[in-house]
Amino acid sequence: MDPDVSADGLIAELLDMGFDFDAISAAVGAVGPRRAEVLELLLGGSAPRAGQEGRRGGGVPCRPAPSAARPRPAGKGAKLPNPRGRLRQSSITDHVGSATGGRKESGREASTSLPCSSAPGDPRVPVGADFCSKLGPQSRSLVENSTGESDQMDRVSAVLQKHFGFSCLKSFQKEVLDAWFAHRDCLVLAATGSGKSLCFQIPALLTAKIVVVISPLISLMHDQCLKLANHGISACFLGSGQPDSRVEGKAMAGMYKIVYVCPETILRLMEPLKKLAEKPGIALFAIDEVHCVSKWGHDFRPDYRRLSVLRENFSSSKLKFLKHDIPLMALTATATIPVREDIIKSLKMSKDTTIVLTSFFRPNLRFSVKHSKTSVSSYGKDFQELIGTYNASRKGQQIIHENDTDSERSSYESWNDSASDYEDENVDSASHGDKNVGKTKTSMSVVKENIENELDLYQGVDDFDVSCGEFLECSRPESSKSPAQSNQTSSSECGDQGPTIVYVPTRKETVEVANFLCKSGLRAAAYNAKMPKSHLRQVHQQFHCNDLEVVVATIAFGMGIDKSNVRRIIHYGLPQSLEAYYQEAGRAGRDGKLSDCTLYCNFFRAPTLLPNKRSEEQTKAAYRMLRDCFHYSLNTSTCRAKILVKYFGEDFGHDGCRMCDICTNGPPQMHDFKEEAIVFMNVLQGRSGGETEDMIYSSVPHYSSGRRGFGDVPNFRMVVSHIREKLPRFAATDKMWWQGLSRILEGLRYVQEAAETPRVSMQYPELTEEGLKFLRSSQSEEQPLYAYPDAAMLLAMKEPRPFSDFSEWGRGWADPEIRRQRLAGKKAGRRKRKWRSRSRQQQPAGFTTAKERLAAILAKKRKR
Ligand SMILES: Nc1ncnc2c1ncn2[C@@H]1O[C@H](COP(=O)(O)OP(=O)(O)OP(=O)(O)O)[C@@H](O)[C@H]1O
Ligand SMILES: [Mg+2]
Repeated sequence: MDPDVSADGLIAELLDMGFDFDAISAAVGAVGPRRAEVLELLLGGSAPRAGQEGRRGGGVPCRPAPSAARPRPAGKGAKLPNPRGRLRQSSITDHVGSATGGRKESGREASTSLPCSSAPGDPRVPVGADFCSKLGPQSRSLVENSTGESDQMDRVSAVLQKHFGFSCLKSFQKEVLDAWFAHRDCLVLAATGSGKSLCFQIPALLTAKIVVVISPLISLMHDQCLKLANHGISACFLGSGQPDSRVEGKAMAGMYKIVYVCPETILRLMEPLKKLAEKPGIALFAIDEVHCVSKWGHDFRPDYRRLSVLRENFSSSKLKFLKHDIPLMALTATATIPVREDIIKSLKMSKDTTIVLTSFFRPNLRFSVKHSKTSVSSYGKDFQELIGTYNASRKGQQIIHENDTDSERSSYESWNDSASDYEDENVDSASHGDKNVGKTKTSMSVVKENIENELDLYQGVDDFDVSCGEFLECSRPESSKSPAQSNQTSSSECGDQGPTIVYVPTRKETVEVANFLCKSGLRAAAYNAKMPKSHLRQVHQQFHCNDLEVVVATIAFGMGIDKSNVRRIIHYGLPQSLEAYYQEAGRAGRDGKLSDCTLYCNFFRAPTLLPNKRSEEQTKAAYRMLRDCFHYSLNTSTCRAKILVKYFGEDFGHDGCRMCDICTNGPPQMHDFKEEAIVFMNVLQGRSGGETEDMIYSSVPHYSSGRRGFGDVPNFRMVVSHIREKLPRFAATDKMWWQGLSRILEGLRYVQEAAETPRVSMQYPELTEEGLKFLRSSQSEEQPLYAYPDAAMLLAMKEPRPFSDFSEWGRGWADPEIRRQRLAGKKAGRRKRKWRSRSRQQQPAGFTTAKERLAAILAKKRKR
């Protein structure tokens, strides 16, 4: 059990994990400031009972799925683990291990053999190809010395078959290995799940030298080491998460074929690495997830930028015993063209760097976007389909069970007896879930206050603790199985459905959504960087063992996670960039089977950046990325996959993917926006936009109040209010509709944003020269202006919303009587607010902020 901690420290920590304040205070009140017990209560169960600790915690690396706990009977009944045909409903409690971690063992994720024909020999030509030419004449050429080439490839094939069970390399993998054979630096840009890891793992098996891999996350390094051990390759990782201090010494003595290091640690290891480079030698430095190098990427990590030390220190000019510079191999699935340039420059990669660029297109991913408020009130509607999918697959299992043989049934029955403890917990967890869902509304203020703390960064899970960081070859490597056999190990508790990852923006939502799903009968778990490490470890393990149906996570979960059968990635809220979105979505369907990537977002609310420290330049870039992402969600006419790959500089060609919501539903009807466009642009030009010819061209008074009035560049809100006020037929139009029109006009280059740091939606629209030309020509020409309305415009037309306070308030302002009444109302409102705040001061029980409530609980406890 954890040592007791101070109550306020504990409450703050639990708020950070995303739990509801009321639930925390009730739990602390019930069991006192004891971390483990409070957590136990919060996560849905009662305090641990004797004998449960071992089952839950560290000693058991992956809580066996009911079916995994006993041998599976053969035949179709093998799908059904429970004699009553009812799968045990998981609560979040199930995923919390004891604080003392045990040795983490293999999740034994099956390796999947993708057909070699799926190698990206795609006819689509990367737009960024010209970038390669900047890097020197040798770029993209294969090894010139072809004498030893077939020899080398024979050796590669032997190693590939022996250790990984694959019959051939993908074409891009071959190109990368060719570059390595030629001692050349290489930048690898290949889709998620395409098999980049193999590019740096194979060299370790072809020479007696060591491969050093720089990777951003302990969990990712751990995952890869585990797999390598299963393939009969020794590996270890070094960094803050390494629990065994001897591993570093052994690694620097060359005892592991592959050494994973986090970027912070490699800077410290320069001298030992130089010795390693002399004997036994370093075959290459691989920098995985290399987009982290770039400030313009979606996941900048400052320590990655310092990796230029690798080129500076491990060149043949610096180390005389080297015949060639030690090659750098940089790999990523999500780098736009500017990011690629930044990577080459920042890492000081050679002028002759080979760029291996494959198609980013993932043909088995089905993208779609849905409008949702993404709040507690919409969970029921939005997750109905997901819940139905898993419940339906269980019903199927139940039917199979009813036909089971007696012998199968008896083994299930005995399992059920031993599982009765779990069922008790479920009752608790379900009722707890209920409570939480009901209470969420009251705690929204806490969410907002803690938004800064809610932000999960990749760095946040860097201390993902593991009990062992050394991975020696397994006596029976995975390779002894054929890929097909390996696949069978992933036959799952999730039925045929495969697991789902739901990404939410805040830690609090991980708990809320997971609670909701558990309550609805799914085996779901929350995952965010602030949760106990034992819990994170267990979620990882259960996810890999197919023991969980849904993981509800922040971005902290999953970079580079290679699990073949993830069937659905749901983004519940807009990601911060399309790079992040594509990388997260890319965790689906790595087995090549059809998988869904659904994004739920609120079309009516323009997203803002999550708080983070950024320079002004980075803020601009971050807004640009967020804007691209928002526009992706609002798109109604272009294939989603096309937008995504184009974002990474790839020309998709004319056809769409034929699978996404746009390709299947088709675009909406085009609309002639000429009239509205003229009205909008006339107002920008300082004209009234009135109903008659006369009014249209009469000048309007220039607003001079505020920094940006009509005298300068108009504020978007003012433009819309002005149109509504002057033109009765537009009186009911929504601001989001006009924002949609401004996006169309911006696309045509008729208007542009005047603000220095453009936000997601247009704030200060101004006319361009093109726009002026259009306005002038529109008087004489009959040319229509056809365009597709975007998703926000369609929604605004379908669900007209009442005026916002602002426009309501602004209308009729010119009338002195209306003005007098409104000002009086405003004064009354001010008086009311003053009274409320005074009464709050007088009544300490009416706490509104988390801080106030926390202070009150502590004061009450102290009194006791
Ligand atoms: N030549 C091959 N033939 C068949 N399968 C392969 C081959 N190379 C790799 N794979 C499989 O592809 C899967 C994905 O590999 P990997 O994890 O290296 O992807 P990745 O490109 O690094 O993805 P991410 O960008 O998400 O990290 C693995 O399960 C691996 O076994
Ligand atoms: Mg990878």
